[in-house]
Amino acid sequence: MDILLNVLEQQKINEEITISGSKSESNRLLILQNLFSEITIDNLSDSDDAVHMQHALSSNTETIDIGHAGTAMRFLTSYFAVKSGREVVLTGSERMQNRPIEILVNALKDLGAEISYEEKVGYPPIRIKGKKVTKETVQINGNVSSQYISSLLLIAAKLEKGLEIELLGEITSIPYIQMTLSLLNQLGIEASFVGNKIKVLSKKIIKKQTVIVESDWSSASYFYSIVASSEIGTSIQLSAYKKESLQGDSCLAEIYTHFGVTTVFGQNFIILKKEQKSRLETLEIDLKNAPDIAQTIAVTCFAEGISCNLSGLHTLKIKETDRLEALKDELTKLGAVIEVTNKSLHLGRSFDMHANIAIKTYNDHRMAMAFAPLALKVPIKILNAEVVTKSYQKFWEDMQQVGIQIEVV
Ligand SMILES: O=C(O)C1=C[C@@H](OP(=O)(O)O)[C@@H](O)[C@H](O)C1
Ligand SMILES: C=C(OP(=O)(O)O)C(=O)O
Repeated sequence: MDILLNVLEQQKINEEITISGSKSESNRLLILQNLFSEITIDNLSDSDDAVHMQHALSSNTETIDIGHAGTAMRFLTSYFAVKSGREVVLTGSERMQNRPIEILVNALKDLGAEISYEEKVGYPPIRIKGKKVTKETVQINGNVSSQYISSLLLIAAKLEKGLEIELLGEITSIPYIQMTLSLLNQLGIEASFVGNKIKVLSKKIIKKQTVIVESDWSSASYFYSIVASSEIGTSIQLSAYKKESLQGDSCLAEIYTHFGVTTVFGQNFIILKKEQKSRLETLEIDLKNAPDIAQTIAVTCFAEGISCNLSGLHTLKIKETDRLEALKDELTKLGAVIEVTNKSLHLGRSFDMHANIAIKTYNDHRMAMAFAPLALKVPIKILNAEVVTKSYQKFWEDMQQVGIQIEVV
């Protein structure tokens, strides 16, 4: 489905939106719930990725296809590796079959797991013969994806002696590792992260409890972008959010102050408000702790005529698409002057934007969602707009609610 986005008349927006639960918290809790039946989950994500995770966990078939869901692929690898007596082939979309998994597979094999590659070495599909693993220490490279580490941490408490992980190299996406550890702590599982060592103690049974998933902060980023490009006085209320978030992308509240957007924390909601015009000429920021909001920030900078130097982006090359190349190609079509390296993006100041450009989305939900706010400036076409459901089912509905007109073309 291709769509044309337009805003007929810029008006001061004043809307309330409820966003579904965090897909990262949800996919962790779904694994944990299967290991500890004492857990009840509230405000679970309705994203495709969480649906894939639920299907995988309840499936009895040998082959399990998790589509584009990176967390499902990585977290289920450890989950099935220690599920004695079960043999599965974990596979995914064509892109998933080109997203690396060898670092995690090697760590699991070091612990005693039995995993082999069905096609290309280092990539899904993988065959996993579930068995009891007995080792309790492992080393793993921390600079490619934090999901490998979270994956090991999620099963750690169910191992006979718990698990001690030594992280090698520079650690990327640290807040996602901390999210995993915080959830374990919240459940009553003892875990510590000191220097480059993480330790999780074994735990057989936990207290019966309900865990409430906070709404998704990465999804909130698109509203930050909309408010940044709106008239002074515009405000959008988003639920259900809290100040003490487990999600690293809550750094948005701080980052968007540079675009004149303030965040007020209420009881279970936030209000984003455009307070003033941005006086910033160049935004310099390292996003190694928040890679999923890089596309949103680059597009907001372009919309606002602000140049930016974004660093810490090495993981973007192995996400749903090569996000650095995709940003370069699509922003260039709109008139941007942009350069990318393997880990950074440099956008020049530009005050002109081409109208009616068709933005390719490369099977990447965040390409579609990050470019949508540009409709506040010029009519823009989004190709294969349905990709958004990977993380955000009612994205286009919510865009309409904040005044963006949508026409299927
Ligand atoms: O653990 C998680 O829930 C995630 C970790 C991050 O991946 P990397 O650690 O691969 O950067 C992030 O990009 C992804 O959307 C979700
Ligand atoms: C990178 C992402 O997801 P995953 O790696 O879980 O597919 C994302 O949602 O931006």
